[in-house]
Amino acid sequence: MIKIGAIDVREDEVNHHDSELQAVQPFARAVAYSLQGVVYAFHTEQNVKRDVWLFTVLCAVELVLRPPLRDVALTMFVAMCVFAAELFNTAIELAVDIASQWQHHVVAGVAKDVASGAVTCVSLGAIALAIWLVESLWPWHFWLFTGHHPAGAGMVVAGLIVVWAFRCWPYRQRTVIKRRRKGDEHGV
Ligand SMILES: Nc1ncnc2c1ncn2[C@@H]1O[C@H](COP(=O)(O)OP(=O)(O)OP(=O)(O)O)[C@@H](O)[C@H]1O
Repeated sequence: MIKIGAIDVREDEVNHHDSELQAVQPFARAVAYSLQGVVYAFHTEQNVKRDVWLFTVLCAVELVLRPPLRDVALTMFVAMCVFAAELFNTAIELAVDIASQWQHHVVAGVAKDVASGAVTCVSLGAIALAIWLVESLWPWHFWLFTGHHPAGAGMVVAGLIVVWAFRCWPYRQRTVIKRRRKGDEHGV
């Protein structure tokens, strides 16, 4: 390991970090980089790991109650907005850590609080939508092992596969990023 700021980087990765993707076509390379970012967050962020389980519960409820495709698409969109907000929050936290050099700074703290406030706002919207969905399906019928609303069920299963693929994708930990934590007044 060598140290770059507060980031430990495996020595053999420093020179070869990007080489394996250089030969790939630019669009595919951009997609690969963005997927690397998603996999990083899904493996390192506790909040994202928790959201994966909440998403799984939502999918289970939808597979049992079988809302129509339109309602499933709406909930999938909002669920993806929550994941996107978490990813933005993670990116902002990392950028703030670099900008503040892992030192305590009042502006760094406010920036992180605002970023996590954005996640809270989207999450509140998602909770409102989930309540509306469950309420709109009353009286509940249990359609789990039936062909009721097959398109909606297919979309739920596709969403589950995508999210768990991000979560289970083999993660090569090239960098060990020591994150500053609340109450750590002296940096790392
Ligand atoms: N450099 C800093 N200077 C001052 N306060 C900071 C700094 N870094 C973090 N904080 C405070 O600690 C809180 C948590 O920051 P941290 O980077 O640990 O995020 P986290 O624990 O992953 O939180 P989140 O739930 O938002 O992802 C921030 O919201 C902020 O109030």
